[in-house]
Amino acid sequence: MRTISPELMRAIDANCTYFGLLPLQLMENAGAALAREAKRRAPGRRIAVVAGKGNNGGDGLVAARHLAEFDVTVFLIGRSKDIATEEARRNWAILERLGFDLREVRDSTDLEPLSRYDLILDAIFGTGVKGSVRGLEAAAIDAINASGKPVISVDVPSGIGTDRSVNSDVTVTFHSPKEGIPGEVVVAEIGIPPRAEFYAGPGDLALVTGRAADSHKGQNGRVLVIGGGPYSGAPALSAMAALRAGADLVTVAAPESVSTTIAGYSPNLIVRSLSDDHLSPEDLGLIRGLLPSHDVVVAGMGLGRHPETREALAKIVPECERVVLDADALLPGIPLKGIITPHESEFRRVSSIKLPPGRVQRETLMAFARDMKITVLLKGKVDLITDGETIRGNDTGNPGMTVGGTGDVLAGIAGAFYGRLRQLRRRRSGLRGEGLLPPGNRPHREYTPGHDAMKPKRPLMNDGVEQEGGGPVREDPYHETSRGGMVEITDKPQVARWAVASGVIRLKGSTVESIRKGAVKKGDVLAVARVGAIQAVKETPRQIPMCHPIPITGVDVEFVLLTDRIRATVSVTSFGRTGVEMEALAGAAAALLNVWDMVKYLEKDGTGNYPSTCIEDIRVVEKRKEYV
Ligand SMILES: NC(=O)C1=CN([C@@H]2O[C@H](COP(=O)(O)OP(=O)(O)OC[C@H]3O[C@@H](n4cnc5c(N)ncnc54)[C@H](OP(=O)(O)O)[C@@H]3O)[C@@H](O)[C@H]2O)[C@@H](O)CC1
Ligand SMILES: [K+]
Repeated sequence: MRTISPELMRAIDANCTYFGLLPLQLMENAGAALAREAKRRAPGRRIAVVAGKGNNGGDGLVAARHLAEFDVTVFLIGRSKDIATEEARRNWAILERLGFDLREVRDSTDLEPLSRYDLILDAIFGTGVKGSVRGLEAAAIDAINASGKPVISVDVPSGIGTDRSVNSDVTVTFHSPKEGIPGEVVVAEIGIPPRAEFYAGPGDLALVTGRAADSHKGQNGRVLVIGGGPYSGAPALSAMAALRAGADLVTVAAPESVSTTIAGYSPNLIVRSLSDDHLSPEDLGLIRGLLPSHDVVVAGMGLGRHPETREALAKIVPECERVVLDADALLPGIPLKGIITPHESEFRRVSSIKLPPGRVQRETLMAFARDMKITVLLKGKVDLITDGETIRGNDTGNPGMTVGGTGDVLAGIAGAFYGRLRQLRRRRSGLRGEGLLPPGNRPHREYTPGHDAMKPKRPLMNDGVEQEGGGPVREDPYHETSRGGMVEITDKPQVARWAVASGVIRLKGSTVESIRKGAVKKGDVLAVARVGAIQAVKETPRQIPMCHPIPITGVDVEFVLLTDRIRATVSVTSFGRTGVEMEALAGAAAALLNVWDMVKYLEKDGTGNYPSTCIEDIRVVEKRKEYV
């Protein structure tokens, strides 16, 4: 399952605010979803909500309100006057007015009653936890773990990633699964619009612009701009943009003819003169000397297309640890690396791919980035940014941005942000996935016959009737039930669904060339493969017995031809009760099998075998429930 980091989640949250969606609205949805899950699983009438003073606690307070038919007690860790957020304060005040049983925990003895409840909702903290857990919060975690009662954690088990965390039975996490949550995870939608996640917004900007108070010179990135020759404005704009975007040091390596002009833009720029009126292999010594003292190189702006410039770039680029390639660095013969910032025709120049319109464009771009192991920032009316795994858009441009120089500015900004990543990563590493499970943490409890905490239950205990023998019945009406192996989906809502799958067939370079030229004996390889894929999508339930027959409303098949392989990407749309990823996978596999079938005679060796042909990397690229 794809997970999301806490900081990215906060960025999405901030993007929601940008669209006018209030945190209070999201909190209401979160608390309601949590309460639904608690009702499904409630092993008895008494529910304790252990709430911290942040928004995670706020989610718990909303849930308490939605669980009014139970005996709910809220244990607030600390004093209500110290509740940290407006949203959580408001929900506390509502519960007060409604006469809920609210208790302020002042010392650890106030937590002793926890073992008397049938279910504990752990809302001490979520993604906002920092450092090692201190004070009453630590005592609350210990008390929950010692209670022996079933625990549902809100968003994440409180304290995860620190030295002390709640051992929960189930975590109801919001929007996307967070990194490193052990055990059962239920993902609840809370109304975050796909736009807030797809389009870069203020939350994303905050991720790359924060400066540590204790950072010193150079820690916020050192950028080397290699540009200029026929033009001086382009590298100067990139360099100035890198400074404005927060880089600590910006050096420009430019031909002598323009270096004085560039230096005149700002006293903050360090300018080094190249040997001639253009970048050439003679400058390699100078550039190599500058590389170790810079975090990132931004190259290409105004360099011109002198063959010697290309030759020099072809040698420099592989030696750069991080590089942003723009404009004249995007030419055949210069390797692609790091981040490239082409517009559509530059993209075609370096990839030989004419980007198709619509959604398939995104898939093609992602496949290219993945295959080349680079990040592509495609400039356009809506900029698209992908590293092959994720794709994001930026629609904040306007027609005024078609003037010269905006691309140079963008390359400089990209360089500044790229150069700062290492420091940002270090600062955030305490929260990141790998570290989320502290050593020595008690392992997650499994459902075992002897442990009755959160085992599957029979229907809700809303009526307060004790279950036979005081224990739960091993049956869960809320689990998807299976009949003959096929999942019952009758009660699932009908929504628009979309899935994209892709895969690669590795071929000889000469075979790809024959396909490209339309010179394969059996006929048009890609046309046949496309029809084969469409047919396979429609026939999926016949091939995969447990798949439901569902109405397919659209199939798109796209091929990207690289020198020694072809990537097929299949997008499938439907309107129904279950997803279409198996259909997309079947389509991608069929497309590749058809390619293989069409070119067998070109791929076989003298013994009739296929020593190098290989189908690989078939996977679901993306799956959504609703269109953006
Ligand atoms: N993202 C979304 O879209 C949505 C997010 N939502 C929810 O918000 C949650 C994030 O909320 P959040 O940012 O307020 O942080 P949260 O986890 O409550 O923790 C802050 C509190 O913990 C305290 N504290 C921190 N470290 C501590 C320590 N080591 N030891 C002791 N105390 C410590 C800290 O105290 P302070 O450091 O300020 O003194 C503060 O009181 C998220 O997980 C989700 O549940 C939903 O409402 C809906 C939409
Ligand atoms: K929690």
